[in-house]
Amino acid sequence: MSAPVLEARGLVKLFGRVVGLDDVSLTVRAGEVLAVIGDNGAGKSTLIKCLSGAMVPDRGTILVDGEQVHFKRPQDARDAGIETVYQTLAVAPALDIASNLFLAREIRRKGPLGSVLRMLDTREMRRQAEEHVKRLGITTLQNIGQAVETLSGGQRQAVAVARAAAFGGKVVILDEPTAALGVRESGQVLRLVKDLRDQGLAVILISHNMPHVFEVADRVHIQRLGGCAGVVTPASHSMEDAVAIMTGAKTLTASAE
Ligand SMILES: Nc1ncnc2c1ncn2[C@@H]1O[C@H](COP(=O)(O)OP(=O)(O)OP(=O)(O)O)[C@@H](O)[C@H]1O
Repeated sequence: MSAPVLEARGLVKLFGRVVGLDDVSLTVRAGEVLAVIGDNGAGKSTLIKCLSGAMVPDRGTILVDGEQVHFKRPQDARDAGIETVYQTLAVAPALDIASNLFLAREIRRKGPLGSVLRMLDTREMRRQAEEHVKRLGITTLQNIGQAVETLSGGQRQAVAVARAAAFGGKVVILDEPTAALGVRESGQVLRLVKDLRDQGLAVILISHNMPHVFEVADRVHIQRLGGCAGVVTPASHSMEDAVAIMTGAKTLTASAE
């Protein structure tokens, strides 16, 4: 088995007297989908905020490729190759797909007469965006020049995911990517999650949707009351087992860590 690309050891996060995370450890490898499930308030958001640099844990360590890191802000995690797609997709509606993929990373060329004002190289960005979308196998984005506000929910999700996977990312964290989508669009997003995995990315998928989790996850990390109640695989446990562990109706003896 390959070494984890991202690892958390003993993360603790307290909010006054409320325990957000209680000694939580997690590993995810390249070419693997790790789902994180748990009831409301179980600590899923707190966990991904710590992994994505949006929150600093009170205790515990985070390692990327075996090296300890200290994320103080989201950019630190991005610089380490960890991209997070939140439910509130950070897309610019008025811009087209290509511009969204290159948001804050625009390609510029020299202006006329060697002017210091460097112009956006729209043609090059569109070319690269098209190539990238094709490489990821996203068939739902046909016209790279289409404004994002005219896209469906599933297509927008695909743009946000493509952006996360675009710039040398090693780990993509997806927060409830199918929550607002219909059956067909959810299917397309789940297909994309599998494609990212098959291309060697490590994917962390936070979801309340058990059928979606069991369709794509290689392992399932179960959060309960701030702690980790265990890690199962779809091969070793049924959806009903996972829910029973999540709610405390059942306890797990051997973890698929
Ligand atoms: N900023 C905060 N201030 C105080 N308490 C917080 C804060 N953020 C989270 N908590 C608490 O920490 C615990 C874990 O919350 P968290 O949002 O991580 O859970 P979750 O599993 O993501 O829940 P949900 O599925 O409802 O989004 C909860 O008890 C929550 O009330």
